[in-house]
Amino acid sequence: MNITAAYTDYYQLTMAQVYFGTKPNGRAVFDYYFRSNPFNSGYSIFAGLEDVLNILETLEFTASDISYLKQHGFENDFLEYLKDFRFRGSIFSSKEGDVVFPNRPILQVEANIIEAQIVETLLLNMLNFQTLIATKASRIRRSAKDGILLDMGLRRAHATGGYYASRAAAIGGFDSTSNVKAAEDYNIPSSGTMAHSFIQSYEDELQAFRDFAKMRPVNCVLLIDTYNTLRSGLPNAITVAKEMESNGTQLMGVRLDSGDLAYLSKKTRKLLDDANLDYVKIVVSNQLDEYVIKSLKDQGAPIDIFGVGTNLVTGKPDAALDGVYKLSEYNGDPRIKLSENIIKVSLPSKKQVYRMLDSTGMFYGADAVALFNEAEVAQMEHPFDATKSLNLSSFKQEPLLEKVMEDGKRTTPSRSVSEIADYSKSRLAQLPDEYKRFQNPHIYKIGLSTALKQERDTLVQKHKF
Ligand SMILES: Nc1ncnc2c1ncn2[C@@H]1O[C@H](COP(=O)(O)OP(=O)(O)OP(=O)(O)O)[C@@H](O)[C@H]1O
Ligand SMILES: O=P(O)(O)OC[C@H]1O[C@H](OP(=O)(O)OP(=O)(O)O)[C@H](O)[C@@H]1O
Ligand SMILES: O=C(O)c1cccnc1
Repeated sequence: MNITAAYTDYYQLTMAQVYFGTKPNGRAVFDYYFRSNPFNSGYSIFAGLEDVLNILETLEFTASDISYLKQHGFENDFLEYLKDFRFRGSIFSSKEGDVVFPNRPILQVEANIIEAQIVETLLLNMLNFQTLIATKASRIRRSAKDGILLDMGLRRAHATGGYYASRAAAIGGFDSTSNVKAAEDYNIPSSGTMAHSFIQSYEDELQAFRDFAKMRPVNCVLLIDTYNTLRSGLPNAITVAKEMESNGTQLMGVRLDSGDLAYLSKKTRKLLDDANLDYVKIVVSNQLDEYVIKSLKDQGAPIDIFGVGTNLVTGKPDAALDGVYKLSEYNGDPRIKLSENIIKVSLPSKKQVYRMLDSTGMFYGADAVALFNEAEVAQMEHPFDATKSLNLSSFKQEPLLEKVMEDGKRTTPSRSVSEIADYSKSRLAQLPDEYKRFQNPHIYKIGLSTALKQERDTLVQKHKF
């Protein structure tokens, strides 16, 4: 996708023009974090970082962007600056694919304030969406256990968001995608079955199956619900599977796309097995999500492959992740944003986040946010309740934010989607099950170092009316 520096909100540019005229050399630190996990989940999966870094390395305003801005009141000296605009800042980030939690920095940008401000919208757009979808995918993966998951969502996605949704789905645990462009660009396995239109275009369902099996015998999956699943689709598929055997090929599967998927999959499995076709897999689709898949599993439905579209790529029922980007330091001084709602008061200064690991290497269930130069955190304070604190001396502390960009250039090697997906899986394995359950998951603790809490409280007093 061709993203230019104009992929931003108008107000970023009006602010940028004023910074340019008044304090062109200001240095800013911004924090990216979100306020609540989507889907009432006990965790989220951080995704979108590779795209952000790749785009930032080459981000520019095109001649056409400049000409548009010229027509919209931006002054010549500022436009001259924008012609040479590059992002030359540093980024400290959690690893893409990590298990992350609300109200702690996931990524920090340290840059000239004009640059940091202009890239805000791009960062939020990419990270909020991919984190939302990777989290949804991870929940679907949990329900499906070792079932194969196919992303079928592109047609129902919010336009080109479907491209990034397929990438995020793979990070969250999907095995393949129907989305050819995303598969090509991100090296994700692609796969697919057939549509009802293919069968409808024939007078006869059996002939449709025969032609398909003859010309596309590899990974052939026949859709069996166009007319009547048990009376027509399945018997015709069994006939073709037998014909394939005599030709030295094998039918890979049949797909159910309507009706009671538990009942139909059990009947289908029995009839396939009775015909000595125990290798033929059962694929199901039709408005699946983590709850329907869990219910099908609980009913003992013998389903091998789940095709998921709408509910995955739109992040249903949560339209967006509420990730924000807040200024925490300006020219080396801590900055805060106050709010009537104490949870929304931002955390000042450049920071590091430490994850507590127990002696077995599992996550204990607490991340401590500290000032950047604190090497470890001796005690974690509850952010709002002065009576609560936790002694951290018995834990191994893992710093979560690493430098991934300096002077606008990546400082760590790029990672493939499959590497990120493997990493995500290993991190989820370190998260105890209580945080992963769907109902009332355990709440992961986020605390502050004593020094950070003091700094925040001092600034709160300073700006209080
Ligand atoms: N045994 C089952 N247990 C739980 N949920 C199921 C079961 N079978 C199907 N579902 C889900 O119930 C919903 C059924 O939707 P709906 O009634 O619109 O399907 P349908 O009428 O069979 O299909 P269509 O309208 O496409 O012909 C879907 O989300 C489907 O995945
Ligand atoms: O239900 P979702 O989770 O969104 O999954 C994708 C759906 O998209 C397709 O239907 P569609 O009617 O678009 O095409 P078809 O004629 O190939 O069934 C497919 O058959 C699934 O039912
Ligand atoms: O391959 C499939 O079966 C498929 C792909 C996209 C949407 N619906 C189904």
